[in-house]
Amino acid sequence: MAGVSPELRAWILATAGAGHDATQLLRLMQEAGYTLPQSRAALAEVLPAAMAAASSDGARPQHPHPPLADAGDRRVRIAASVEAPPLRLIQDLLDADECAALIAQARPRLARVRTVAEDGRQQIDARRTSAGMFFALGETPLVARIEQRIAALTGLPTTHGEGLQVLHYQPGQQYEPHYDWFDPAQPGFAAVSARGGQRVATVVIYLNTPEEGGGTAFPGLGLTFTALAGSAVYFAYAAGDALSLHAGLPVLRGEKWIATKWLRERPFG
Ligand SMILES: O=C(O)CCC(=O)C(=O)O
Ligand SMILES: [Fe+2]
Repeated sequence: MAGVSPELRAWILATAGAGHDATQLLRLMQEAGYTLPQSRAALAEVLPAAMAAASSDGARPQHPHPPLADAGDRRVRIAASVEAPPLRLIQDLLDADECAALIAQARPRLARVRTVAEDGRQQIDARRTSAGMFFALGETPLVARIEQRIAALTGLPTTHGEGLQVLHYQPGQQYEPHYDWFDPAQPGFAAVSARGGQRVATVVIYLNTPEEGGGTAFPGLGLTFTALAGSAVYFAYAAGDALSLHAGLPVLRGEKWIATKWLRERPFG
C-alpha cells in the first residue's frame, strides 16, 4: 500500500484506542473492503508494535493461578492479581537462605549494568544506575532450582529464559519507567530478537527488604509493589502493551537486591 490515507490512519488509531486489538482491527478493515495484505500493511505502518504482537506465533506463558500456584518443588501463594496486563504478586518464591545464597553468588561479579540500545548494542544507561550481573542458564544448583520454579509457574521451559540477572541498587539508585518488551519499530529489533524472539513475561524476585523505597511501580495501574525479601512480581505482555510500563523506584534507605528473569517466546539458549 503506497502510504496510509489520513482517514484510515485516524480510524486505526481511534479504533485501537477504543480497545480493539490487531486481530480485530484486521477483521474490521477486511469487512470495510480492504484485502488482508492491504490491511496488514496499513496496520504495520500505523501501529507496528500491535502488528508484530499479533503476528507472533511464539509461546505464551500461563499466568500463575491463585490461591496456590504450582512452582515444582513447592506451592507458592498468589496474593494479588491484575488482569491487564496479566500480573501476579507471588509470596515466598524463595526462602531467606536462598535469597542470601543468591546474593553471595552474585556479589563478586557485579558491574554497572548495561541496557539494549535502539541499535541493538549494549550501552551504559543513565536511566538505570544499578550494578548487576547475569548468571548463565543453570549455572549453579540454586540458579537451576529458581529457573525450574519459574518454568513450573509459567509453563514456559527453562530454555525460554534469558540468564537470571541480579541487580544491586544503592540509595538514590533506580530503574526509570520502561517496558521489558522490545519495540519492533526500533532499528535494533532484529538483533535483540534474533535469539528467542520477543520477550513475553518478566519475573522480578526481591532478594532483600530495603529499609525504605525501592518498590516496583506500574504507573499506568497506579500500583506499587513493596520490595519484600523472597516475594516476586510476575507480569506478562505483548509488544506495544502500554500498561506494562514499570519502574524500580529509588532506594531511599538501605540497599535493594533483585533477581530478574525475562522470558522469551522461543528458546533463547
Ligand atoms: O528494580 C525493579 O523493581 C524493577 C526491575 C525491572 O524492571 C527489570 O529488571 O526489568
Ligand atoms: Fe523491567
